[in-house]
Amino acid sequence: MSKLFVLDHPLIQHKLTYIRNKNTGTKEFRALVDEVSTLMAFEITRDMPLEETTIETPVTQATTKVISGKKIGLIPILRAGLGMVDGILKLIPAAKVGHVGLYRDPVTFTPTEYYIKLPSDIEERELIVIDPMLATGGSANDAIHSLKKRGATNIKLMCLIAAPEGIEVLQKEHPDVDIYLGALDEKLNEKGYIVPGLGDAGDRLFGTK
Ligand SMILES: O=P(O)(O)OC[C@H]1O[C@H](OP(=O)(O)OP(=O)(O)O)[C@H](O)[C@@H]1O
Ligand SMILES: O=c1cc[nH]c(=O)[nH]1
Ligand SMILES: [Mg+2]
Repeated sequence: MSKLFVLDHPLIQHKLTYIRNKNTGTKEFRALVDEVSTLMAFEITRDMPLEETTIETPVTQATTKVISGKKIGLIPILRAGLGMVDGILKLIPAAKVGHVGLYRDPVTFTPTEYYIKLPSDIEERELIVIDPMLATGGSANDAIHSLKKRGATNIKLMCLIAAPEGIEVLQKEHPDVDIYLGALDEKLNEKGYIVPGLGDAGDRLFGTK
């Protein structure tokens, strides 16, 4: 069974409240998603391996630590996942970025893949799939199947908000993929929106409504 982490750092929770608020406009929404993504990246990288190195400080020689060459790949699910990329790259600037384009049918909630472009060496990378919303789980499930089909073996999923329905699908289909959330909400409504959620993440990020 995969592990589920709800990142309950006060700054993440505080900023999520403003992200959820329907009166928060596009400019502020985008900035807040960016900030929360940076904070979540800080938490998600806690288990990165370190190795020792020897350097000269102005005072003496010292043996200190550096991250031991782990290769990261960020995989935003288009469109809304794009809003989280820059915030994560602030902390992991050398990460490569692959894109999976999926849209969800508004009636059946079935996802359709319309684009995929990945770094050539995904099998060697730790991949972080990013999407603000995990609702029915259909989109993240398909994206992760697509990555595995192309050789990915080491995958984490990072979402701002999830519904229990989506978590259940992901844990059943991908027990090897740990999930990192800003919040685990109550349920889905009849339109497949997360309750209380934040509405349509893509529309709010890009001002398309
Ligand atoms: O868990 P699910 O039920 O699959 O729903 C979640 C998906 O829905 C949204 O994308 P949407 O289809 O609205 O596309 P967009 O990002 O282009 O707006 C969201 O960004 C997720 O990708
Ligand atoms: O609540 C939801 C569910 C799916 N996609 C969104 O953008 N929001
Ligand atoms: Mg959308």
